[in-house]
Amino acid sequence: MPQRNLIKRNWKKAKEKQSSRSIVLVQCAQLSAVSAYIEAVRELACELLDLMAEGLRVPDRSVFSRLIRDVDSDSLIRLNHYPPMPLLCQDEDSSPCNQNKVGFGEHSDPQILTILRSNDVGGLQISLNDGAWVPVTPDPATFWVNVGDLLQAMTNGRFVSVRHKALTNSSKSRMSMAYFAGPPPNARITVPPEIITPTKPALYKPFTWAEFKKAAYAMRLGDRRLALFRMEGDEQVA
Ligand SMILES: O=C(O)CCC(=O)C(=O)O
Ligand SMILES: [Fe+2]
Repeated sequence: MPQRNLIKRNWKKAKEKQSSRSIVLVQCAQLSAVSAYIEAVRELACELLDLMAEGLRVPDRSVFSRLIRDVDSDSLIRLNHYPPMPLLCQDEDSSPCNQNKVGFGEHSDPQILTILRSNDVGGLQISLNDGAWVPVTPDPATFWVNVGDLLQAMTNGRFVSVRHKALTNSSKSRMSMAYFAGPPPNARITVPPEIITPTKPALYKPFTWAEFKKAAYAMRLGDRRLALFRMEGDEQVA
């Protein structure tokens, strides 16, 4: 069977099996279309990370991207499918019923960087500092990039891991595909020395990705995991 049809068939099967939120972990390195996509988005993630290092005036501009290029990099791709869901009424008296159901609850991505694409159906929202939720305009021709928890730690809070969620649409299916760029499990997550200054002392204790993942799995989706690794006495950044 041609590979494209195989992907379509697997996708259809997965859709049939799933209900309100569908997640398929693609573990098919042998599918060249998927491999080529992963390679391309990894390259994009690396380029962005190099630019970020440069922007932070870190002389070793591959300090972050090196972790993703590593053969043991713990990166993954996830396909999300949000079938259409009727609008929700908040309570019996409220009319009209105009609340979209949550398809993927509020969270931050734990890895370094996320490269996300979706179809033309909206649903992704990001949270601003004041707690307001801002919808992201869907555009199948562009990538959306999330800073993950690890990049926040590695930049000592200069880049902030964005809290986001995805709502379902009342009449259309939303699909998204996220590439999560992660380091090898044993990689030590530390801050380049140039970023630490007397006025901006280290916010987080060093940890490995394996330690962080273990802690994350023991918590709920929306919990602020970085808080566990914060230096004693520092309350400024989660
Ligand atoms: O579907 C979306 O737009 C967001 C998905 C997401 O946040 C995730 O997979 O971590
Ligand atoms: Fe996410």
